[in-house]
Amino acid sequence: MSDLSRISRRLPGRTRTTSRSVISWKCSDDTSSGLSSSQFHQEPTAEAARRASDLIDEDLKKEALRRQTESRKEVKVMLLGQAESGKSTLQKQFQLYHASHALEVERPSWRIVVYANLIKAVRTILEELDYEFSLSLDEYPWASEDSGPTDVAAQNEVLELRRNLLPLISLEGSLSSELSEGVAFVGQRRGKLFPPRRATCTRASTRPVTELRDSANAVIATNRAAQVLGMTVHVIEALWRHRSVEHMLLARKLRLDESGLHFLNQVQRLAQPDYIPSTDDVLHVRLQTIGVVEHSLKVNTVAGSYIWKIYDVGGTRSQRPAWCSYFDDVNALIFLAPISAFDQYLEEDPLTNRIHDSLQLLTTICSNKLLKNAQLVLLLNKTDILRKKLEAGVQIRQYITSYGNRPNNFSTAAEYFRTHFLAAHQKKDVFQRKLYVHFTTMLDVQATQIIIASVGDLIMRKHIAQTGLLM
Ligand SMILES: Nc1nc2c(ncn2[C@@H]2O[C@H](COP(=O)(O)OP(=O)(O)OP(=O)(O)O)[C@@H](O)[C@H]2O)c(=O)[nH]1
Ligand SMILES: [Mg+2]
Repeated sequence: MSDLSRISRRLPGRTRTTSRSVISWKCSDDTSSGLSSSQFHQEPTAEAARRASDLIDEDLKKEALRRQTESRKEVKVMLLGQAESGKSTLQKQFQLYHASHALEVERPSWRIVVYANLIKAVRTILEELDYEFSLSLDEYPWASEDSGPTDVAAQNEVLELRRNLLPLISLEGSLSSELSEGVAFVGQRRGKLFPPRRATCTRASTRPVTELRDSANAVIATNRAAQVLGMTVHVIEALWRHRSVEHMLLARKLRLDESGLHFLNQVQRLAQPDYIPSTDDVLHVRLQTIGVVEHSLKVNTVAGSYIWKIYDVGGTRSQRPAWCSYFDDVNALIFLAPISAFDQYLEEDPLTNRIHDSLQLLTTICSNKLLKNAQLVLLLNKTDILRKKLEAGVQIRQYITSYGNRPNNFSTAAEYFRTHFLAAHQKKDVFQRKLYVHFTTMLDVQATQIIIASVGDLIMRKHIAQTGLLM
């Protein structure tokens, strides 16, 4: 509703045009007898109308001032980047830094996501083993070794493990369905869930967040999963330690995501009847964001209290067109690029290398005119995984030929990626903005909190410089 319409509802029939229409009515009535009876009643009416008009003007001024103060108190920050780049994990780190009590309160409700991530990892292992055992000997690269199609004992052992794990695997559907209300998208608990929109740049209406993880059905599904997990934990451990799985992990034929690896390694703890996810667990969970989710945080600074609106977006290609509806009044944009992903391809486009996609995305964002006033921060994320991959001997040049004969070590690789991302920014940033760059491991709380403080300080300083200190 516009300001005018709101005020006109408070003072029925007295909009800004009221006084003018009364005056013209007086003039026309006056023509008949010089002093008409209507003139007698007219003057108080005209006076009242003038006062009403003044009141309206005053209201409008107050409203404009209120809005101005409000917008000075509000800082809008968007987290952008491809899927799985770590945006939601960064949002949790912001929450941990500025509102740790809120994270504390929601901790138990993350159980359902932890169980869903664990079960998905178990199912993935079984599917990959199935595929491995189904290969003919010609296709099998390590035919002389144990644990492949030739290892009948291993196959029988896995068959037995699978049979015992069926009750657990069968729960995955109900957990996912509770997390997504039976449809293909999931929102976060805090803040608002904006349903995915078509590729337009107009603002759509919002709907309140669905407290999916706390619903009665979600609690039932969670408790059931906890019960079955308690009964099958030893089977999961036997599968996770099985020689066939070890072989596949070593040969990089089995790739589990971060959450899967973390929860499989901690399965005994997860299976305790009184299990509550730790902060580390909450940071490790993988829950895809769909649409744009707004989170509000109160940030206290020496210059006063500010409300930070953090927009966490879904990063898959099909969701990116919806981002631009939020661009026009954004104060800062934090772009996350997972530099460990040099050997990975987009799930939605298996021909596009993920580093290449991140570079293209940054270029597109830098050249967007709607963002010309936004500060840019680039987080080169997942450095821990990059380090592990390089230590395991994965060669960057195999996936990015331009890497050439540079040493395949962390410092060279990190600098190589930094240079390329800086070049992508410089090439397209017609607004000549400074790009602040940090290397991050979003699961490292201590290191990330330092970066959050420094980035926060930077954003606040620019915001205050633009809007002035709060009175
Ligand atoms: N090892 C490691 N894992 C990370 C790091 N940052 C994020 N992750 C994990 O990567 C997974 C994906 O992170 P998210 O924060 O959900 O990714 P996102 O960018 O929000 O993804 P979408 O919502 O699909 O766009 C989660 O399991 C995180 O725990 C990191 O620096 N190191
Ligand atoms: Mg996300």
